[in-house]
Amino acid sequence: MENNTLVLDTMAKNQICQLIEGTGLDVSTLIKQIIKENETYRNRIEDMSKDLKSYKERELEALLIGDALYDGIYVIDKTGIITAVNKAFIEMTGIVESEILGQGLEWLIERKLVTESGLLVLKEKEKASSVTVINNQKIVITASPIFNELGELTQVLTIMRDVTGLRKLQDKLENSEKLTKKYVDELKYLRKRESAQSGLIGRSLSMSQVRQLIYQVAQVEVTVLITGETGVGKEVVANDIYKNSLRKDSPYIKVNCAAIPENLLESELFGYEKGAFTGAQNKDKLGLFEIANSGTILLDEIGEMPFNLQSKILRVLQEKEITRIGGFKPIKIDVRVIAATNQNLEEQVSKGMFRQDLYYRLNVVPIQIPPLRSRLEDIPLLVNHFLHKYNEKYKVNKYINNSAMEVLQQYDWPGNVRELGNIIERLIIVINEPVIDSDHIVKIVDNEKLAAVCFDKNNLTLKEAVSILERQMIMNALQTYGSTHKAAPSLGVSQPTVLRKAKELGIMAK
Ligand SMILES: Nc1ncnc2c1ncn2[C@@H]1O[C@H](COP(=O)(O)OP(=O)(O)OP(=O)(O)O)[C@@H](O)[C@H]1O
Repeated sequence: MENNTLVLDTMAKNQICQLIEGTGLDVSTLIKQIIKENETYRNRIEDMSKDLKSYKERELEALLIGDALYDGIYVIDKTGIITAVNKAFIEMTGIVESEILGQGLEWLIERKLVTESGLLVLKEKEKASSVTVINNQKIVITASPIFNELGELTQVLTIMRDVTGLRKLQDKLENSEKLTKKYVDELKYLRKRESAQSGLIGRSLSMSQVRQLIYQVAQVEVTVLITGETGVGKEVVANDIYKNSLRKDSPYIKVNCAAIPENLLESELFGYEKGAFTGAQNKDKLGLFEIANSGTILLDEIGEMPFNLQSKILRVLQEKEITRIGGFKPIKIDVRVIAATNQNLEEQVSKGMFRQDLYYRLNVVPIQIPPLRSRLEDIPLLVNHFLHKYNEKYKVNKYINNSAMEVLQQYDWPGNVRELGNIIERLIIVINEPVIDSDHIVKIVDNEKLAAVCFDKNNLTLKEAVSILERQMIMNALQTYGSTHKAAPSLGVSQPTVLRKAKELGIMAK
């Protein structure tokens, strides 16, 4: 049917003639009636399909514009009129919903609240994205066309995502990645530089033997016990073993067992499970053995290890495993142990203060470093090494004459190489002449002259005089008693005080 004209074929015409025969109606009335009914029927179908379509659209809007979403969403119809917005959109733009619905999209574009993506989609019928800034927030806008079943564009759905937080996170991540890379590079550089040079200076026979031993033990995964008086260079030897070992690119953790309070030492070494004891943090803590895993650990001042922890160290050496405080699960550990002490461990064993089994386990390869007074031929080399170091540090250019060198070789060096280093540093700071001679040395190192020097106010401040005296007393006590724990009562102060002062005064390593 076109233009209200019904076109009938011959068969239809014959059927109609048969139907109206005997009804008394004329053909034209009947046809008009059929056309009318047909039109009513068609209108009803159109209404129904409109209902169906708008129901579908509403359902779509309801689905997509969930107010629970964090993304802002708005919908325009095919003429560009805004038909729906969600809560996040209102929060993002700050506009009242009633004000916005029914407006054309241009209304929002003029207020710079959206980009032209929506209009572009109406025109191109393809998805479009853009980025804008609304109220200082960076927003990514994505507009998508929605088509009906006939392929006609009916709406445009636009999603606005605030990426400011995301951007900030990304910036943070990029910065911390850059920082990590910088640290890794620095670490590599430092390791390379360190490994390039041996720290051990000395060409005496005894030091040549020590050096040879270092290279031999470095290559094999054996436990090493380094012994010798304070300041002889035990840590330098341990460093050289590490630098020349197969583990030179793995962690190297140094623990000064005397410097960590007894009640903290266990958790520092073995870590703990969260809530293991009052005061434990609310998360697991890795112990130094776990941190050193796959690498090397230096247990310096092992003679100060409390007796109850000695069995746990033995377990690391024998079973190669640890258990965190408060934990039940043993953790496998692959760590090379180097131990160092200035105590006579054999004597400690005989006194029942050090476990014999641990002593044997540690003492697989002993390296004994002789005191400086027994290798005086090393002194000139060491003096030149320290002169170079401190001249550079203090940006001066001083040197030592022969008579000064002779005096240095006559002194008995109770504090060994550390003391020698400290004295050269002091000479460089205190002596205001380019050449350091024997008088200068005597003034600083001679015990008998110490009191006189202390009272000579033109030369030293009270503070300097006190520290010289403190230094001498602490050094004597350490030499006599062997450990800070034992030296403390003889000096009438606590062990932590002896340790702190010994470090401040350069008697012990910091
Ligand atoms: N042979 C050496 N060559 C160069 N420097 C040395 C040598 N021996 C010791 N030193 C220096 O002397 C100082 C003390 O050395 P180190 O800390 O290794 O001694 P230590 O025996 O471990 O002392 P402590 O028992 O007090 O821990 C450090 O500054 C170290 O660099």
